[in-house]
Amino acid sequence: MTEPLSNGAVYQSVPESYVLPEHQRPRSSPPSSAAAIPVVDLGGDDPDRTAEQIVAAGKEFGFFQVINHGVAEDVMASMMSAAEEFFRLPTDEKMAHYSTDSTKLPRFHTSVGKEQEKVLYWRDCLKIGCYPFEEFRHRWPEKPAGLGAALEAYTAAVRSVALRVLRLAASGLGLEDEAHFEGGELTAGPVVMNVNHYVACPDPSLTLGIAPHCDPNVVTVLMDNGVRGLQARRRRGEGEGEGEGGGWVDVDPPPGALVVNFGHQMEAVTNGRVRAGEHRAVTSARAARTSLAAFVMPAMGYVVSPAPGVVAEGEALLFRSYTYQEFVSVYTAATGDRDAVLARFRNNNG
Ligand SMILES: O=C(O)CCC(=O)C(=O)O
Ligand SMILES: [Fe+2]
Repeated sequence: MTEPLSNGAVYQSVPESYVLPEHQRPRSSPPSSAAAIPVVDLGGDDPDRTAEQIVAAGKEFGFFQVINHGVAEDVMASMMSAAEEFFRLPTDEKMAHYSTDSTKLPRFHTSVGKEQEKVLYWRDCLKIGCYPFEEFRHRWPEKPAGLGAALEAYTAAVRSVALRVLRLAASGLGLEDEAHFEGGELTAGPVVMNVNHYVACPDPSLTLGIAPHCDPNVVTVLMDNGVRGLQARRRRGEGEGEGEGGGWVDVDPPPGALVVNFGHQMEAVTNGRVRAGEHRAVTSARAARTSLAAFVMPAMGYVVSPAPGVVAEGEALLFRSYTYQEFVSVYTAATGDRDAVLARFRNNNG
């Protein structure tokens, strides 16, 4: 059992177990200011243009921010206060939900939450099964008091944002069936939410809140409390050398915006036309950061393969087909490392 960081302690220095080896520290690959994460206006009156912007952002980053998304300000604010309040609860009340079983919901853990981690990440996390409400509601933490109501309103709202984005993406990619991503089995799984909390860190150069990863699911909608920490990786351009990933870019959403990123399944069903957004979280010396990542995913038995009409004649398939269950098992074992995960699903096209 690893003690959570949010135990009331004020850290004067970074405990040894959180100090990353030099090559994994954030400064070994600092963010560049050359690029910015696109902002997409979901309230615009030209859906074709919005769809184009979503696909363009999906190609370059797998990430974008949305404004005029229709999620009410008070729904976002109540969700954020309930989340922040959870981490202020006495340690034993949070630890009542503690588990190292990655399939348990809800589940409170710190770092990645595996047993015997060698180096710890600077994060506490409450993972909650949210939707369908009938399935999960009775298991939600009873404290803080407003959590359940906040979760219901917020989850319903961000789920519909995610589905709208998927419909626009299908249209932007020119799919015949614009409902293929959003209407069918690809999004028929539960909505699960990571409520992440990164207490202020005395030396952010030594730690990371979350290691670089792509989310395993289809699409993720994220909100944070305004403290900077999320960084997205640009797709490496032509002639930029070896490897897949380009530079890191700060994701610093304007007030009221939501951050959207595609997960591995979106990369698979579009045969790589859009990219899963690789990201990490750095820590802050200034203040505690809270972020909520809502994951929209397929049902576990869903067989993932390219959407009808996506693949051109003669085009090689990047990935073999697989069930989402298999993907999640591999992903969990590899702790989300993009290359290690994809090595198990890539076709050898020579
Ligand atoms: O805290 C963040 O902004 C990132 C969270 C994240 O990547 C996750 O929960 O998967
Ligand atoms: Fe993530």
